[in-house]
Amino acid sequence: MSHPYLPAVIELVRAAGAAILPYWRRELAVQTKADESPVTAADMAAHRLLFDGLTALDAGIPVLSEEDCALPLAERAGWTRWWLVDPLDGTKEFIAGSEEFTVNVALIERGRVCFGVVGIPADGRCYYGGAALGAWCGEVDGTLRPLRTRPQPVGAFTVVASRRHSSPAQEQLLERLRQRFGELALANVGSSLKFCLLAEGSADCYPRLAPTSQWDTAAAQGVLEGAGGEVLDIAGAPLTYEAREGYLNPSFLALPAGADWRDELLDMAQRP
Ligand SMILES: Nc1ncnc2c1ncn2[C@@H]1O[C@H](COP(=O)(O)O)[C@@H](OP(=O)(O)O)[C@H]1O
Ligand SMILES: [Mg+2]
Repeated sequence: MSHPYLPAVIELVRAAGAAILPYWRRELAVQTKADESPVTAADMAAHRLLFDGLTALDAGIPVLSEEDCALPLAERAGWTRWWLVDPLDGTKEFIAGSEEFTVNVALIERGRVCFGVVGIPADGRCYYGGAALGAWCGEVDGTLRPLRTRPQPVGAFTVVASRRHSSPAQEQLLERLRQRFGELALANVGSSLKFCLLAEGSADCYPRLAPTSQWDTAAAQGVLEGAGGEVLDIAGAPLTYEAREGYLNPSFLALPAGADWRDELLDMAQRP
């Protein structure tokens, strides 16, 4: 199954990646935004390309991008269908010259991710998917690899986590996971790539008990849901994308749907 807009969005995400690459590993001016996070000309180039391309694709679907998010709640509250865009996720990794940065576009319908596309400019791959669609990785040679989460750990229980952002609650959860599963394989990876590793069955869990915004997670959530995974808040409810004041997500746990350790994980995350 596909979605009529999916092929065009994949092309736009690839084009945004191509617009970013000339800035990568070059001398780059870095501005600091009001929330203290960095932004560069690469973020803005990708933002403009995606904004223009998505608007041209369907002028009736509004675009919310990390780089153009000063839209009043009263206006957003009326949206039932909208694009949620992070033109360059992992900006700190990008500035540091790492390969771990992504281009993210999700189509949101009534608070749920319809589909998401996550491009990896540094190596040319593109992950995409949605709960009702399935999920694939478009490889550099043009082949399509279907994605599937793994319901059980293979060897050590593998946790993916940010390189730069954690919290005492996050560290405590990792300790509880060690007590339950033994020594963990811990993969620190920047950006929404963490969800992609889970979607392709290379990891078991992505716990995020530290802040993210809606644009950091939506596209990759689509990929993960298409691959048989889920993203839950720590009360066990699916992470949703209704309009709200500000754009912060609650803490969340990304995991394979139906994992038999799901309730134990929720209990570990809820316990003080
Ligand atoms: N205090 C905070 N509040 C909101 N979002 C935060 C944050 N600290 C980090 N993030 C988000 O975490 C993202 C990086 O994720 P990770 O740490 O997993 O690599 C950043 O994305 P950008 O690079 O798009 O700004 C940023 O949006
Ligand atoms: Mg981001």
